[in-house]
Amino acid sequence: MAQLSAPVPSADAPPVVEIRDLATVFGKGSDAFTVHEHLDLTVRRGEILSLVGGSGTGKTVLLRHILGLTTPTRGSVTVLGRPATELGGEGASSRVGMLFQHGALFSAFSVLENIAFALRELGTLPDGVITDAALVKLRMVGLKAEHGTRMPSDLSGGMIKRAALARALIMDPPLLLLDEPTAGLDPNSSDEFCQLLLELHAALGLTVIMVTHDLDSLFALSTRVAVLAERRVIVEGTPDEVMQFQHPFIEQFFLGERGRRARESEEKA
Ligand SMILES: Nc1ncnc2c1ncn2[C@@H]1O[C@H](COP(=O)(O)OP(=O)(O)OP(=O)(O)O)[C@@H](O)[C@H]1O
Repeated sequence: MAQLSAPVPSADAPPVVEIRDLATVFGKGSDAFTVHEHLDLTVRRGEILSLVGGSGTGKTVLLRHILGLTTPTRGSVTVLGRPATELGGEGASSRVGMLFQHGALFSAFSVLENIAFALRELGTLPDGVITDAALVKLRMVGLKAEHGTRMPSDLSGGMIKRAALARALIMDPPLLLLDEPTAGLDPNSSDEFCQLLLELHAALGLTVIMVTHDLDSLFALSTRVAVLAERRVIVEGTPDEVMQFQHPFIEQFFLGERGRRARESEEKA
């Protein structure tokens, strides 16, 4: 299979996500715990931005802010020019698709019912149209119609990720959030899933933000990397630019043995 790579969008592509002077504080008084402070980040149309950082640096909380599930203590998070908190409820999945770390499919629903879920929730479309739309998305992620009738427990890890991706894309959102997209996949399935993400990114003109600890997928997918440490984005740039930045987390993350292997396989591709 030909290895694609995502083209880096121009610096003046319109912003899809804008985060300004964000602060997130949990708890109150002597229990107050600051996760983000003076955090700024802009993600432009067509980017695949990898968000990396040590455990507990607030990557998942940041995704939840972008999804509009949580309200920042201070500062602003806008998605497509509107406050992210306005995304909540109806219509949210037509603007932002979310792929959760373990797929998070509903175990009592078939694969096709899972994919169709947000469309059915709208309550405005006939059953036949909903099923056809879900089948289109099923094929788009490389699954066959026969997989649609299966229950999630009957799928392999790679198939679950694909089904969850189809569900995230059912409303054709321009922005896709991925939480550890390749976690739990073997190296082959992980490579295939990255390839699929690159193809869909190009075909659908998606903007993608992903949280990852996996250097192989980071190098395979990212047009840009943002590093969270010390409660803010300490550096952002291409993977090569970020790797030059002096910081203990970056050294350990990129320059360890895993980093060396990921860079070597990227150079060979
Ligand atoms: N609702 C909440 N109430 C209180 N503290 C919270 C809440 N949500 C997250 N936190 C805390 O905020 C910090 C950041 O959590 P978050 O899950 O965003 O980290 P992360 O960077 O995604 O970490 P990991 O890489 O380990 O998944 C953690 O210390 C977590 O315990």
